[in-house]
Amino acid sequence: MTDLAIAAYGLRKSYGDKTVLDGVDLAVPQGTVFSLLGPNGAGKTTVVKILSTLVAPDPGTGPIHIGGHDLAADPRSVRAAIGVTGQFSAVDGLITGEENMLLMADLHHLGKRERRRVSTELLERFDLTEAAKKPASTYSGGMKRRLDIAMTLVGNPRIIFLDEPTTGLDPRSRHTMWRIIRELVAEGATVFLTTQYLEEADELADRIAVLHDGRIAAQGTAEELKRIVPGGHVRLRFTDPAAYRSALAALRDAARDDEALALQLPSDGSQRELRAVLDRLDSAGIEADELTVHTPDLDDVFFALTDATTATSATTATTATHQTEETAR
Ligand SMILES: Nc1ncnc2c1ncn2[C@@H]1O[C@H](COP(=O)(O)OP(=O)(O)OP(=O)(O)O)[C@@H](O)[C@H]1O
Repeated sequence: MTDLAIAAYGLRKSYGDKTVLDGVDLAVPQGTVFSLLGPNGAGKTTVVKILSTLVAPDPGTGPIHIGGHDLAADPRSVRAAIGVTGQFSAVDGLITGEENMLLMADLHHLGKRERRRVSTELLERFDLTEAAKKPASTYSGGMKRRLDIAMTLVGNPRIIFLDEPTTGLDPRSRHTMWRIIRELVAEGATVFLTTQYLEEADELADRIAVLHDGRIAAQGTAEELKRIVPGGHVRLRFTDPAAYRSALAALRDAARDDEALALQLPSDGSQRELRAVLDRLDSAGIEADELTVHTPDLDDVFFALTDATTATSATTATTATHQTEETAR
C-alpha cells in the first residue's frame, strides 16, 4: 500500500434515493496521473469531494487511504497532504492575484518572509507576475485557472486533485495547463484529474478509469482501453468508379460507401493485420488512391462504455475526422 498515493475501496454515496457511487475502487500509484472520466453527473466531483474530505462517504464504504493516511481516522493529515482545485474556483475576484496568494499562505500559517517568497515564486512560475497587482476579476479564464492552481500549491501538496481543470479554456490555455500538470508530476506529485475531454486523459494520464452508473466501467492505460472497443479499420478510397467496382468485387467482406467510393476492412491497426490487407490488395491487383488506418480512440471507448446506443454513430463520426488516421498513400 505504501506506494499508492490514493487507495479507496468500495466507495459508496447516495443522495436521497439516487445512488451516485455504488462501490468504486481506486488505486493510484505515487507520482502518476490518474484520470477519472465520465459523462455529466456521473459522480466525478463526488469522488473528488470524498477523497479530499469535503463530503463523507456512505456507511459500507471500504477503507480509504490518501498519502498513507486513513481518511476516516485522520482527515487532518489527509488535508495536509492534498491540494484541491474544483470547478468552483477559490480565487477571490475582488482582491489582486498577489493578495489571493498571500491569503492562502496565511491559511497555511507560513511565516512573514516565507509567505512572500512562496507567493512571488508561484506567481512567477505561473506567468502571473505582471498581473499580480491587478484584481483577479480582470483575469482571463486561463489566468484565473493558473492562479487557482498556484494557490493550491502554496502548501506544497504531494497529491493534487484537479476537477475539470481545463473546462472552458481555449486550446492555448489548455496546453499551458497540461504543461503545468506534467511539471508537477515530474517533480513527484500525484495528480488525480477529472475531465470530460478524452484527449486530455489520453495526453496526460498514466491510467484512466471510466465512471458510469455508479461504477468503474473500465480502467487501464489509454492503449488498453482502446483495445477493448472494436472499430479499427483500414479505409480505401478510389477516384475511378471502375477501380472501385473491381475492388468491390475482389473484397466482398469490405463495408462499402458507394457515394465516397470507399471501402472499409476491419483491422486492429497492427503491422501484421495491415500487411495482410496490403497482400490482399496486391494479389487482387487493386491500387487504391488513398489508404487510411483508423484505430479506435478514447471517444470510441467512452461512447461504447457509457452509452451503447450511441456507440455506432460515435465510431462513424470520429472516422471522418480522426486525428490518428494516418494517410499511407
Ligand atoms: N449535494 C447534493 N445533493 C443532491 N444531489 C447531489 C449533490 N451533489 C451531487 N449530487 C448529484 O449527484 C450526481 C453526481 O454529481 P457530480 O457532481 O459528482 O457529477 P460529475 O460527474 O462531477 O458531473 P459534471 O461532469 O457535470 O460535473 C448528480 O446527479 C448530482 O445531481
